Amino acid sequence: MNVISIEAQNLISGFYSVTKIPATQNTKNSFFTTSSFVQCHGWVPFKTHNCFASLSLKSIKQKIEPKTSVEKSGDTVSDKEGIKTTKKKKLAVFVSGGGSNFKAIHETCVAGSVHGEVVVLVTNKRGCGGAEYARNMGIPVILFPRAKDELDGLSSSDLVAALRRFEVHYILLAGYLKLLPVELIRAYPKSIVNIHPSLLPAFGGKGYYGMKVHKAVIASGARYSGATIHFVDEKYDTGKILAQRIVPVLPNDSAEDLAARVLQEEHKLYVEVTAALCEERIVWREDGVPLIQSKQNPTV
Ligand SMILES: Nc1nc2c(c(=O)[nH]1)N[C@@H](CN(C=O)c1ccc(C(=O)N[C@@H](CCC(=O)O)C(=O)O)cc1)CN2
Ligand SMILES: NCC(=O)N[C@@H]1O[C@H](COP(=O)([O-])[O-])[C@@H](O)[C@H]1O
Repeated sequence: MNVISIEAQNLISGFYSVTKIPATQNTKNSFFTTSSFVQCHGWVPFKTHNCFASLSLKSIKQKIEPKTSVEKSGDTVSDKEGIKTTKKKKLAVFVSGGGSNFKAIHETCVAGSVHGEVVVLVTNKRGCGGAEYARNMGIPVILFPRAKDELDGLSSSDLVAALRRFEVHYILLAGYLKLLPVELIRAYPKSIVNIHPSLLPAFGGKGYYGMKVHKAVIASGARYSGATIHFVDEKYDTGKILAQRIVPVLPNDSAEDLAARVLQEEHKLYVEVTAALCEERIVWREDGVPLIQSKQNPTV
């Protein structure tokens, strides 16, 4: 029986290899100029366990929507020798805090190991570390949502319009603490992911964010925790899980100790997932579960 091994290098959830996605490089950076439709008042708007599972080739093929290896015409550019390459995917990152996941993603995009470009940062906290970093990097910052007592910030429809204007392909939530509106979720189907600092579905949902998550994990006596990246739906943390990384919870861990251990894995996980998104290596199983195609071991 032919077997394709499902490899999850340092991940729990499934990588598997079917068809490789050729992909490389590059468009020039484009910077956003102020535009009348984005009124932002002075804002520039405008792992650790290898695990293997095996499914029969037949069952995988039946369950996986065939992935064409032909790039969509609009996604490719040709250099002067006529060599076709794929354009970088345009990314919007949403933060509310320090933005260490955002920085890890941005740095790997700039280094070229992730075939993407962060074209805009969205935050609800104008002074947060992530917004500061973005401004220092010349990345446009958008305030969303508009706070009740403030004039700054965009409405949901203006935000969708702004992201369209930036030609955003994927939205990456990285410590963003507000509920995304259904309007945005419907505008970007299967294109919005979030990172959560526990092994969902445990310790997720309303009220579970930041240190609150780690405190709850320790108080529960759980022996393992970790990071989860999932697709975003209309409720907090209930979208389809795409990838996870696991860490041990040690007997004398403080919430801060655990947070630091999980955060290290988050950075690796988010970079791996963003690379897979940008190389179009996400496929959807028949039952609606998303899988990451392994780059190392494509089917022959
Ligand atoms: N539509 C969605 N929006 C968001 C999701 C999601 O899955 N679907 N994920 C969150 C991120 N998140 C966990 O990963 C999360 C963020 C915030 C909360 C929460 O309880 N927030 C508080 C307000 C906190 C504050 O404003 O300081 C609340 O809503 O009362 C839970 C989970 C991002 N958006
Ligand atoms: N429920 C959402 C949530 O708790 N997200 C968490 O916020 C932190 C942001 O850190 P960062 O700003 O340094 O990337 C990360 O640990 C992320 O998992």
